[in-house]
Amino acid sequence: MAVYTQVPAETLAAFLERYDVGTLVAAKGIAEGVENSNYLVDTTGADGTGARFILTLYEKRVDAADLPFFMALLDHLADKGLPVPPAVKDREGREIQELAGRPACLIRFLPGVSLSHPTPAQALAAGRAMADMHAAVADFTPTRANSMGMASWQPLFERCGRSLDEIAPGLHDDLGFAIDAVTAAWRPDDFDHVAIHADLFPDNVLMLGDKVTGLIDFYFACTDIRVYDLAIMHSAWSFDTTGRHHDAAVGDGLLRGYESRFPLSPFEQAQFRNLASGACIRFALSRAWDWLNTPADALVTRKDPLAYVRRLAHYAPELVRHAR
Ligand SMILES: Nc1ncnc2c1ncn2[C@@H]1O[C@H](COP(=O)(O)OP(=O)(O)O)[C@@H](O)[C@H]1O
Ligand SMILES: N[C@@H](CCOP(=O)(O)O)C(=O)O
Repeated sequence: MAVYTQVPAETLAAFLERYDVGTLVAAKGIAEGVENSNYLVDTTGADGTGARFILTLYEKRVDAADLPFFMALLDHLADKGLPVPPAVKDREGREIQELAGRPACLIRFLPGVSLSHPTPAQALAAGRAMADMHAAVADFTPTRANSMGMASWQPLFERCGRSLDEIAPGLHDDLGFAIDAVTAAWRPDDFDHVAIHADLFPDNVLMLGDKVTGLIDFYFACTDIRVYDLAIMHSAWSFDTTGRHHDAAVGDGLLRGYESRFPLSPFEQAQFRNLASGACIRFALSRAWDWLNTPADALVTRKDPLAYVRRLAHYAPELVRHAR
Protein backbone atom coordinates (compact mmCIF):
# COMPACT_ATOMS: atom_id res chain seq x y z
CA MET A 1 0.00 0.00 0.00
CA ALA A 2 1.47 3.34 -0.92
CA VAL A 3 -0.78 6.21 0.03
CA TYR A 4 1.13 8.10 2.69
CA THR A 5 -0.72 11.39 2.26
CA GLN A 6 -4.53 11.43 2.21
CA VAL A 7 -6.09 14.00 -0.10
CA PRO A 8 -9.74 14.82 0.73
CA ALA A 9 -12.06 14.85 -2.33
CA GLU A 10 -12.85 18.57 -1.83
CA THR A 11 -9.13 19.42 -1.82
CA LEU A 12 -8.56 17.38 -4.97
CA ALA A 13 -11.55 18.95 -6.75
CA ALA A 14 -10.19 22.42 -5.95
CA PHE A 15 -6.67 21.38 -7.08
CA LEU A 16 -7.98 20.22 -10.47
CA GLU A 17 -9.44 23.69 -11.08
CA ARG A 18 -5.87 24.83 -11.81
CA TYR A 19 -5.91 22.62 -14.93
CA ASP A 20 -7.88 22.41 -18.10
CA VAL A 21 -9.04 18.84 -17.41
CA GLY A 22 -12.71 19.19 -16.53
CA THR A 23 -13.99 18.32 -13.07
CA LEU A 24 -13.39 15.44 -10.69
CA VAL A 25 -15.36 12.25 -11.33
CA ALA A 26 -13.51 9.70 -9.17
CA ALA A 27 -10.24 9.21 -7.32
CA LYS A 28 -8.73 6.05 -5.86
CA GLY A 29 -5.50 5.46 -3.96
CA ILE A 30 -3.13 3.06 -5.78
CA ALA A 31 -1.77 0.21 -3.70
CA GLU A 32 1.35 -0.52 -5.81
CA GLY A 33 4.58 1.38 -5.30
CA VAL A 34 6.55 2.13 -2.18
CA GLU A 35 8.09 5.55 -2.61
CA ASN A 36 5.29 8.03 -3.28
CA SER A 37 1.53 8.47 -2.80
CA ASN A 38 -0.34 7.79 -6.04
CA TYR A 39 -4.00 8.27 -6.93
CA LEU A 40 -5.88 7.26 -10.06
CA VAL A 41 -7.95 10.31 -10.96
CA ASP A 42 -10.86 10.43 -13.43
CA THR A 43 -12.25 13.73 -14.64
CA THR A 44 -14.89 14.83 -17.11
CA GLY A 45 -12.03 15.91 -19.44
CA ALA A 46 -11.50 19.26 -21.13
CA ASP A 47 -13.98 18.32 -23.88
CA GLY A 48 -16.42 16.42 -21.64
CA THR A 49 -15.48 12.96 -22.99
CA GLY A 50 -13.62 11.87 -19.85
CA ALA A 51 -9.93 11.77 -19.00
CA ARG A 52 -7.71 9.77 -16.65
CA PHE A 53 -4.58 10.85 -14.77
CA ILE A 54 -2.17 9.74 -12.08
CA LEU A 55 -1.77 12.16 -9.20
CA THR A 56 1.58 11.72 -7.47
CA LEU A 57 2.53 13.31 -4.16
CA TYR A 58 6.27 13.03 -3.57
CA GLU A 59 7.37 11.47 -0.29
CA LYS A 60 10.36 9.82 1.31
CA ARG A 61 13.39 9.76 -0.98
CA VAL A 62 12.22 12.23 -3.62
CA ASP A 63 13.78 15.64 -3.04
CA ALA A 64 11.56 18.44 -4.42
CA ALA A 65 14.71 20.10 -5.78
CA ASP A 66 15.17 17.14 -8.15
CA LEU A 67 11.67 17.34 -9.63
CA PRO A 68 12.63 19.80 -12.40
CA PHE A 69 15.27 17.30 -13.62
CA PHE A 70 12.79 14.41 -13.64
CA MET A 71 10.11 16.47 -15.40
CA ALA A 72 12.57 17.81 -17.99
CA LEU A 73 13.67 14.23 -18.72
CA LEU A 74 10.07 13.02 -19.09
CA ASP A 75 9.23 15.94 -21.40
CA HIS A 76 12.36 15.26 -23.47
CA LEU A 77 11.55 11.56 -23.86
CA ALA A 78 7.85 12.19 -24.55
CA ASP A 79 8.78 14.75 -27.22
CA LYS A 80 10.84 12.03 -28.91
CA GLY A 81 7.83 9.71 -28.95
CA LEU A 82 8.83 7.39 -26.11
CA PRO A 83 5.98 5.93 -24.02
CA VAL A 84 6.67 7.91 -20.85
CA PRO A 85 4.19 9.93 -18.80
CA PRO A 86 4.99 13.64 -18.67
CA ALA A 87 3.34 15.88 -16.10
CA VAL A 88 0.31 17.83 -17.25
CA LYS A 89 0.81 21.60 -17.28
CA ASP A 90 -1.69 23.79 -15.44
CA ARG A 91 -3.21 26.87 -17.06
CA GLU A 92 -0.09 28.86 -16.14
CA GLY A 93 2.27 26.27 -17.62
CA ARG A 94 3.38 24.82 -14.27
CA GLU A 95 4.06 21.08 -13.93
CA ILE A 96 5.18 20.96 -10.31
CA GLN A 97 2.60 21.90 -7.66
CA GLU A 98 2.01 21.64 -3.97
CA LEU A 99 -0.92 19.64 -2.58
CA ALA A 100 -1.72 18.59 0.99
CA GLY A 101 1.68 19.91 2.03
CA ARG A 102 3.61 17.77 -0.47
CA PRO A 103 5.15 18.50 -3.86
CA ALA A 104 2.74 17.01 -6.40
CA CYS A 105 2.24 16.45 -10.14
CA LEU A 106 -0.72 15.46 -12.24
CA ILE A 107 0.68 12.89 -14.66
CA ARG A 108 -0.56 11.55 -17.96
CA PHE A 109 -2.11 8.08 -17.53
CA LEU A 110 -0.62 5.31 -19.70
CA PRO A 111 -2.38 2.04 -20.55
CA GLY A 112 -0.81 -1.34 -19.81
CA VAL A 113 0.00 -3.59 -16.90
CA SER A 114 3.25 -4.32 -15.15
CA LEU A 115 4.27 -7.94 -15.31
CA SER A 116 5.01 -10.28 -12.44
CA HIS A 117 6.50 -12.99 -14.68
CA PRO A 118 7.89 -11.51 -17.90
CA THR A 119 8.53 -13.87 -20.81
CA PRO A 120 11.74 -13.75 -22.88
CA ALA A 121 9.79 -11.99 -25.67
CA GLN A 122 8.56 -9.33 -23.25
CA ALA A 123 12.07 -8.95 -21.83
CA LEU A 124 13.37 -8.44 -25.38
CA ALA A 125 10.85 -5.64 -25.95
CA ALA A 126 11.72 -4.06 -22.59
CA GLY A 127 15.47 -4.23 -23.30
CA ARG A 128 14.85 -2.58 -26.64
CA ALA A 129 12.77 0.12 -24.89
CA MET A 130 15.67 0.87 -22.56
CA ALA A 131 17.98 1.18 -25.57
CA ASP A 132 15.49 3.55 -27.24
CA MET A 133 15.51 5.63 -24.08
CA HIS A 134 19.32 5.75 -24.01
CA ALA A 135 19.40 6.77 -27.67
CA ALA A 136 16.84 9.50 -27.00
CA VAL A 137 18.87 11.12 -24.20
CA ALA A 138 21.96 11.63 -26.38
CA ASP A 139 21.04 15.35 -26.61
CA PHE A 140 19.57 15.72 -23.09
CA THR A 141 21.86 18.14 -21.28
CA PRO A 142 20.59 18.48 -17.65
CA THR A 143 22.45 16.29 -15.18
CA ARG A 144 21.76 14.84 -11.74
CA ALA A 145 24.21 12.92 -9.57
CA ASN A 146 23.08 9.41 -8.60
CA SER A 147 22.01 9.73 -4.96
CA MET A 148 22.08 5.90 -4.73
CA GLY A 149 25.29 5.55 -6.74
CA MET A 150 28.47 3.74 -5.85
CA ALA A 151 29.70 6.53 -3.54
CA SER A 152 26.54 6.20 -1.40
CA TRP A 153 26.87 2.49 -0.64
CA GLN A 154 29.52 2.60 2.10
CA PRO A 155 27.81 5.46 4.05
CA LEU A 156 24.42 3.70 3.82
CA PHE A 157 26.05 0.43 4.87
CA GLU A 158 27.54 2.19 7.90
CA ARG A 159 24.19 3.75 8.80
CA CYS A 160 22.60 0.28 8.75
CA GLY A 161 25.52 -0.99 10.85
CA ARG A 162 25.44 -4.24 12.81
CA SER A 163 21.63 -4.22 12.69
CA LEU A 164 22.09 -5.87 9.29
CA ASP A 165 22.73 -9.11 11.17
CA GLU A 166 19.19 -8.88 12.60
CA ILE A 167 17.96 -9.40 9.03
CA ALA A 168 20.21 -12.43 8.55
CA PRO A 169 23.29 -13.58 10.46
CA GLY A 170 26.46 -12.61 8.60
CA LEU A 171 24.76 -10.04 6.38
CA HIS A 172 26.91 -7.20 7.73
CA ASP A 173 30.16 -8.94 6.81
CA ASP A 174 28.90 -10.20 3.46
CA LEU A 175 27.77 -6.76 2.32
CA GLY A 176 30.87 -5.03 3.69
CA PHE A 177 33.12 -7.48 1.83
CA ALA A 178 31.10 -7.16 -1.38
CA ILE A 179 31.14 -3.34 -1.29
CA ASP A 180 34.92 -3.34 -0.96
CA ALA A 181 35.41 -5.78 -3.83
CA VAL A 182 32.87 -4.27 -6.23
CA THR A 183 33.90 -0.65 -5.67
CA ALA A 184 37.60 -1.57 -6.10
CA ALA A 185 36.77 -2.95 -9.56
CA TRP A 186 34.37 -0.09 -10.49
CA ARG A 187 35.80 1.92 -13.42
CA PRO A 188 33.33 4.74 -14.07
CA ASP A 189 35.72 6.83 -16.16
CA ASP A 190 35.96 4.13 -18.82
CA PHE A 191 32.20 4.07 -19.52
CA ASP A 192 29.73 6.16 -21.45
CA HIS A 193 27.54 8.25 -19.04
CA VAL A 194 23.99 9.40 -19.87
CA ALA A 195 20.70 10.07 -18.09
CA ILE A 196 19.60 6.63 -16.87
CA HIS A 197 16.35 5.40 -15.31
CA ALA A 198 18.17 3.51 -12.54
CA ASP A 199 15.08 1.57 -11.36
CA LEU A 200 13.60 -0.07 -14.46
CA PHE A 201 12.13 -3.06 -12.64
CA PRO A 202 9.25 -5.04 -14.19
CA ASP A 203 6.80 -3.01 -12.09
CA ASN A 204 8.02 0.15 -13.81
CA VAL A 205 7.38 -1.11 -17.34
CA LEU A 206 3.78 -1.19 -18.53
CA MET A 207 3.01 -3.68 -21.29
CA LEU A 208 0.13 -4.92 -23.39
CA GLY A 209 1.09 -8.38 -24.62
CA ASP A 210 4.64 -8.12 -25.95
CA LYS A 211 4.42 -4.36 -26.53
CA VAL A 212 5.86 -1.80 -24.12
CA THR A 213 3.20 0.86 -23.48
CA GLY A 214 4.83 2.72 -20.62
CA LEU A 215 8.12 3.39 -18.84
CA ILE A 216 7.23 4.95 -15.50
CA ASP A 217 8.63 5.95 -12.13
CA PHE A 218 11.64 8.05 -13.10
CA TYR A 219 12.29 9.25 -9.56
CA PHE A 220 15.73 7.66 -9.28
CA ALA A 221 16.75 8.90 -12.74
CA CYS A 222 20.25 10.38 -12.77
CA THR A 223 23.42 10.70 -14.79
CA ASP A 224 25.45 7.53 -14.49
CA ILE A 225 27.07 4.68 -16.44
CA ARG A 226 24.74 3.80 -19.34
CA VAL A 227 25.36 0.05 -19.11
CA TYR A 228 24.78 0.16 -15.34
CA ASP A 229 21.12 0.91 -16.18
CA LEU A 230 21.03 -2.36 -18.14
CA ALA A 231 22.74 -4.20 -15.30
CA ILE A 232 20.11 -2.90 -12.84
CA MET A 233 17.40 -4.07 -15.23
CA HIS A 234 19.07 -7.48 -15.67
CA SER A 235 19.26 -8.02 -11.91
CA ALA A 236 15.59 -7.07 -11.51
CA TRP A 237 14.11 -8.97 -14.46
CA SER A 238 15.94 -12.25 -14.73
CA PHE A 239 15.14 -13.69 -11.29
CA ASP A 240 11.96 -14.61 -9.45
CA THR A 241 10.99 -12.25 -6.62
CA THR A 242 12.86 -14.32 -4.02
CA GLY A 243 16.10 -14.02 -6.03
CA ARG A 244 16.54 -17.82 -5.74
CA HIS A 245 15.71 -18.74 -9.33
CA HIS A 246 17.56 -17.23 -12.25
CA ASP A 247 15.75 -17.23 -15.60
CA ALA A 248 18.55 -17.14 -18.16
CA ALA A 249 16.13 -16.89 -21.10
CA VAL A 250 14.61 -13.68 -19.72
CA GLY A 251 18.08 -12.23 -19.04
CA ASP A 252 19.22 -13.15 -22.57
CA GLY A 253 16.05 -11.63 -24.08
CA LEU A 254 16.72 -8.40 -22.25
CA LEU A 255 20.33 -8.27 -23.47
CA ARG A 256 19.35 -9.13 -27.05
CA GLY A 257 16.73 -6.36 -27.05
CA TYR A 258 19.19 -3.80 -25.69
CA GLU A 259 22.05 -4.92 -27.94
CA SER A 260 19.87 -4.58 -31.04
CA ARG A 261 20.65 -0.85 -30.69
CA PHE A 262 23.65 -0.71 -28.36
CA PRO A 263 25.91 -3.78 -28.72
CA LEU A 264 28.06 -4.16 -25.61
CA SER A 265 31.75 -3.57 -26.23
CA PRO A 266 34.21 -6.26 -25.04
CA PHE A 267 35.05 -3.96 -22.08
CA GLU A 268 31.35 -3.54 -21.16
CA GLN A 269 30.83 -7.30 -21.44
CA ALA A 270 33.81 -7.95 -19.19
CA GLN A 271 32.54 -5.41 -16.62
CA PHE A 272 28.87 -6.45 -16.73
CA ARG A 273 29.10 -8.91 -13.83
CA ASN A 274 30.65 -6.23 -11.60
CA LEU A 275 28.00 -3.67 -12.62
CA ALA A 276 25.23 -6.19 -11.88
CA SER A 277 26.86 -6.98 -8.52
CA GLY A 278 26.84 -3.23 -7.80
CA ALA A 279 23.14 -3.12 -8.65
CA CYS A 280 22.53 -5.96 -6.19
CA ILE A 281 24.42 -4.10 -3.45
CA ARG A 282 22.48 -0.89 -4.13
CA PHE A 283 19.07 -2.56 -3.84
CA ALA A 284 20.08 -4.87 -0.98
CA LEU A 285 21.19 -1.77 0.97
CA SER A 286 18.13 0.43 0.29
CA ARG A 287 15.84 -2.49 1.09
CA ALA A 288 17.82 -3.31 4.25
CA TRP A 289 17.59 0.31 5.39
CA ASP A 290 13.82 0.31 4.79
CA TRP A 291 13.49 -3.09 6.46
CA LEU A 292 15.23 -1.86 9.60
CA ASN A 293 13.38 1.45 9.67
CA THR A 294 9.83 0.49 8.67
CA PRO A 295 7.62 -0.93 11.43
CA ALA A 296 6.53 -4.50 10.55
CA ASP A 297 2.87 -3.38 10.83
CA ALA A 298 3.25 -0.34 8.52
CA LEU A 299 0.82 -0.10 5.60
CA VAL A 300 3.60 -0.34 3.05
CA THR A 301 4.97 -3.81 2.25
CA ARG A 302 8.68 -4.05 3.01
CA LYS A 303 10.77 -5.53 0.20
CA ASP A 304 13.13 -8.35 1.09
CA PRO A 305 16.81 -7.31 1.05
CA LEU A 306 17.91 -10.95 0.93
CA ALA A 307 16.33 -11.35 -2.50
CA TYR A 308 19.16 -9.07 -3.68
CA VAL A 309 21.86 -10.80 -1.68
CA ARG A 310 20.83 -14.04 -3.43
CA ARG A 311 21.11 -12.30 -6.80
CA LEU A 312 24.55 -11.03 -5.77
CA ALA A 313 25.52 -14.64 -5.03
CA HIS A 314 24.48 -15.50 -8.58
CA TYR A 315 26.65 -12.79 -10.20
CA ALA A 316 29.57 -13.04 -7.79
CA PRO A 317 29.41 -16.26 -5.74
CA GLU A 318 32.91 -15.57 -4.38
CA LEU A 319 31.62 -12.45 -2.58
CA VAL A 320 28.82 -14.05 -0.54
CA ARG A 321 30.05 -16.38 2.15
CA HIS A 322 26.78 -17.14 3.95
CA ALA A 323 24.25 -19.30 2.12
CA ARG A 324 20.66 -17.95 2.31
N1 LIG B 1 1.58 7.25 -15.73
C1 LIG B 1 1.00 6.15 -15.27
N2 LIG B 1 0.07 5.50 -15.99
C2 LIG B 1 -0.54 4.40 -15.51
N3 LIG B 1 -0.30 3.86 -14.30
C3 LIG B 1 0.63 4.45 -13.54
C4 LIG B 1 1.34 5.63 -13.97
N4 LIG B 1 2.19 6.00 -13.00
C5 LIG B 1 2.01 5.11 -11.99
N5 LIG B 1 1.08 4.19 -12.31
C6 LIG B 1 0.60 3.09 -11.45
O1 LIG B 1 0.90 3.40 -10.11
C7 LIG B 1 1.76 2.39 -9.54
C8 LIG B 1 2.77 3.05 -8.61
O2 LIG B 1 3.55 3.98 -9.35
P1 LIG B 1 5.09 4.15 -9.08
O3 LIG B 1 5.52 5.37 -9.83
O4 LIG B 1 5.81 2.87 -9.37
O5 LIG B 1 5.08 4.45 -7.53
P2 LIG B 1 6.29 4.59 -6.51
O6 LIG B 1 7.13 5.73 -7.02
O7 LIG B 1 5.64 4.86 -5.22
O8 LIG B 1 7.03 3.28 -6.53
C9 LIG B 1 2.38 1.69 -10.72
O9 LIG B 1 2.72 0.36 -10.42
C10 LIG B 1 1.27 1.76 -11.76
O10 LIG B 1 0.32 0.73 -11.51
N1 LIG C 1 12.58 -0.99 -7.12
C1 LIG C 1 13.08 -0.84 -5.80
C2 LIG C 1 12.27 0.01 -4.89
C3 LIG C 1 11.68 1.24 -5.53
O1 LIG C 1 10.33 0.97 -5.68
P1 LIG C 1 9.46 1.44 -6.93
O2 LIG C 1 8.10 0.91 -6.64
O3 LIG C 1 9.60 2.94 -6.93
O4 LIG C 1 10.07 0.78 -8.15
C4 LIG C 1 13.19 -2.21 -5.11
O5 LIG C 1 12.53 -3.14 -5.59
O6 LIG C 1 13.91 -2.33 -4.11
